[in-house]
Amino acid sequence: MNDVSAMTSVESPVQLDSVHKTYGSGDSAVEALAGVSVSFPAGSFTAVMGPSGSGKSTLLHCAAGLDKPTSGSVRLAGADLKGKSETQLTVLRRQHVAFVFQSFNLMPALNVEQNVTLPTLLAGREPDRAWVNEVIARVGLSQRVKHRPGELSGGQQQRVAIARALAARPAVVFADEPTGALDTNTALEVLNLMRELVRAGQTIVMVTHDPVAASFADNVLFLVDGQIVTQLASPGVEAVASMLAQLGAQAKARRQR
Ligand SMILES: Nc1ncnc2c1ncn2[C@@H]1O[C@H](COP(=O)(O)OP(=O)(O)OP(=O)(O)O)[C@@H](O)[C@H]1O
Repeated sequence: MNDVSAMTSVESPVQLDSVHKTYGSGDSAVEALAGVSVSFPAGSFTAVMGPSGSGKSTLLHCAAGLDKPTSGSVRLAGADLKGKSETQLTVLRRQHVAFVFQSFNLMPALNVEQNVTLPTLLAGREPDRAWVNEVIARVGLSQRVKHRPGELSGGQQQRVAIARALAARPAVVFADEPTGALDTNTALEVLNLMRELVRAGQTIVMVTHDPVAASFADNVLFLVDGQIVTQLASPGVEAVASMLAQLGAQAKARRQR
């Protein structure tokens, strides 16, 4: 049995089974997730799309152990999150999860190297300097280690955020609109970098509204009203855009009924 769960954690660092999440109660209750079952295989790049309010952020937060499902189960790196205390969840997140946000969330007074090592130091561990140099090299910033965020372009700042995410060797990187604040060319650069990292074995789950960004993923999940209504494997930009349009039209028709 132990072997099976160990294997599962390697093959699929994040698994959600029948996850429901309801915010509030009574008349004001909102069902943000209405029975989501999905696993994100190791070394895969998944995009999560859907209309505003469809539950994308809630899915990310539940999958990362930042928010607790109302029912259903989440396994992160083989560990069932059910019944875990806040302290235990924090430890699991530190070990296995990293985030990249639209706003890069870097510390302006710290240089690239210091930003990348900060989470490890805050977790009370000594950074692995060779690995830190390696991730900074992977994001193409070896010549900029002593620069502060204010001295870097938007794309370079997002690459620092990605290096910071990789520094702790996370089982999974959750990215919430990572290219939302970037111009088209810089966004493509960052997406190509993410693709390269996946090729090297990293698991990435990315929320995006952008069909171009989603087209870099191996699999695109479409959420509507808290449920995964369809998926597309390795889709082109046109296929993603047309699925979004179709789901938007269906939602509009439902509202008009
Ligand atoms: N903390 C909260 N308290 C109450 N309701 C919430 C909370 N967080 C989210 N919701 C509601 O849950 C539903 C899903 O929200 P969520 O933020 O997950 O959607 P989303 O698809 O990420 O939206 P967007 O694309 O606009 O960011 C929405 O109706 C939202 O208003």
